[in-house]
Amino acid sequence: MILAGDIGGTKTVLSLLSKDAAGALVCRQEQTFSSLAYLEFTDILKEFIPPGTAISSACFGVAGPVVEQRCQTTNLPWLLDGAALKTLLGTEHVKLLNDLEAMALGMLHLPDSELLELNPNAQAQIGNIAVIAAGTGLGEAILYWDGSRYLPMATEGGHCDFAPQNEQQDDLLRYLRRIYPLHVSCERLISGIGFSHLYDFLCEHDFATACLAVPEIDDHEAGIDRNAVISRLGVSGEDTLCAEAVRLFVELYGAEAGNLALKALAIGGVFIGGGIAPKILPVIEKGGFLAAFKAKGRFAGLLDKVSVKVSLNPRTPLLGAIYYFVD
Ligand SMILES: Nc1ncnc2c1ncn2[C@@H]1O[C@H](COP(=O)(O)OP(=O)(O)OP(=O)(O)O)[C@@H](O)[C@H]1O
Repeated sequence: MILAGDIGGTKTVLSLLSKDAAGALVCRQEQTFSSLAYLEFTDILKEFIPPGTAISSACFGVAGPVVEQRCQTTNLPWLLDGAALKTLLGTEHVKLLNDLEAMALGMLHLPDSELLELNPNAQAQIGNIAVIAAGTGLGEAILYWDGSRYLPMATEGGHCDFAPQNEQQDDLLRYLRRIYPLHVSCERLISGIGFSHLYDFLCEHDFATACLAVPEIDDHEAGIDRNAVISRLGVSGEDTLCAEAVRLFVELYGAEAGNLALKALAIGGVFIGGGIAPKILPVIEKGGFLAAFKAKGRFAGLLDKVSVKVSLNPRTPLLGAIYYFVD
């Protein structure tokens, strides 16, 4: 059996697969766990794997920096240790990947029907690929083209400095410095919490039009997610302040995707992953994302030809983990 996992701050998905007589991979068992309900990752493994199952290889994409096959997860108290997992699972073939590294590998397995091209001027070019994903946090990775194949590279690029591009964003940076005096990273804006920060920033300048339907805070017990409320009211256009927050979110997301594309020289394309993009697709498709992506002065011409595709498959990181030992 092949074991694969996508380990996130909110949820963990595990999958057990084996090959059928024709050699095709078949999923035998798959389950989603609430990460926060477990003290340790190994508790989930023990619950998920049926007794007596022989594991031939295991690969996990995990939300946090993987250093020498160990990972202290960013938003959980879990420490994952590759050597300890080898002992527990009874196989030498265990690999910990950063979740965006796994997502990057998974992108290479998506059919065209699960990818939405945003750039009408995109040209097929061979070269590095950039992967960016806003969800609970902001993940960034690179697929390096070595001349014959793609090699995934994890980064912690989402934690780099936020750089404003116009006067409204200058004001936004000043606003965020009051909340995060030490460091304003891109992740504070381009992730779920970004919707709340953008909405609150706009309210401070235009309090008169604050939306009564936006709750003051999250209420997990009642299932109220403030970021999601702002985003939904903005995408539907029911509220003008929420709509401006979503427009601004999309502009910032596009600008950071362009930054990553330049840093990686990603002429092979940019993939947009994560749970947020599919939820705000109507606003992304209006063109603000692409305009901000390309607005890089003398390098606008280079980015004009770069393919920018949104992944519509939420299992993309799991696919990367599944195929790690198969490819
Ligand atoms: N409709 C929505 N629009 C925008 N953001 C939303 C919406 N619904 C939820 N969110 C926000 O998206 C974030 C979760 O994103 P996503 O579903 O991609 O999780 P994730 O990062 O993959 O989770 P994990 O950390 O478990 O892997 C939360 O911050 C949440 O507030």
